[in-house]
Amino acid sequence: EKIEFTTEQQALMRVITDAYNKHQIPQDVTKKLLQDQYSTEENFLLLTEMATSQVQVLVEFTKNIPGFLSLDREDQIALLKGSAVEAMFLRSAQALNKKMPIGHTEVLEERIHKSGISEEFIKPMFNFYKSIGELHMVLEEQALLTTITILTPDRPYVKDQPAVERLQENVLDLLRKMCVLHHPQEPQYFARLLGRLTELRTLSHYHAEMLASWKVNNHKFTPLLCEIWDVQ
Ligand SMILES: CC(C)c1onc(-c2c(Cl)cccc2Cl)c1COc1ccc(-c2ccc3[nH]c(C(=O)O)cc3c2)cc1
Repeated sequence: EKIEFTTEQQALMRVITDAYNKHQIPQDVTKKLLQDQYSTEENFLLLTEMATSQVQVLVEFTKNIPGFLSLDREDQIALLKGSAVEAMFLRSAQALNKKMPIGHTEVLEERIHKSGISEEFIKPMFNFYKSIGELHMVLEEQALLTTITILTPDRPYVKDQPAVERLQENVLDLLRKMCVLHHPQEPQYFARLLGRLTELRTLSHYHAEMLASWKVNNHKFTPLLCEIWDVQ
């Protein structure tokens, strides 16, 4: 059917997409993936640097989500802490599946495989990466899905859940329309996207165990990651 976007929805789409494009890990950080040391320790350090940079980028992106800065400040922190891992799974999935700068895809995949992550977590992680790749999301859908993940009302310690729900509902409605617009042959596409959010929650639980079981001896995380992941 004919898809109509309200002026508010067009503005919301523009703001979120522009913010998503603007806030990316800087090239001088991602190009370090191409350096030639591939020890477990070196891979772990590089991934730690990627994650730290990604969290900084995520915070800046989140501040651009319309209505986010009007939420209670403690709720803003609770939403960021609760969604950081999931948003990073989405971002790293998009990086691994898109034509990243020459060779980054292979080296990022290689470094994740050889960074001391237990085999039991590698499998679900790369199944997720594959399932995201098969969706062939357009950039707007990636930006909206990341926003929906951040605006999940039932994260731990969120006090005013209805306020978050109201923001998330606007983005869900917009994503539903975008899916019909970009994938007219697949009426179930929107439902498939939301199914990825369920898989993200599972991966997020795995991740807590991943942090504990990291085999890299005396693995150290950066202060920012320790704060957002409540480790050390
Ligand atoms: C602290 C480190 C070791 C860590 O712990 N868990 C994870 C972890 C893991 Cl493996 C998997 C999933 C989530 C987390 Cl959160 C990580 C590493 O996290 C990231 C790895 C890569 C990227 C990332 C994102 C976008 C990118 N673009 C490009 C580019 O070249 O354009 C490279 C790139 C890298 C982000 C987080």
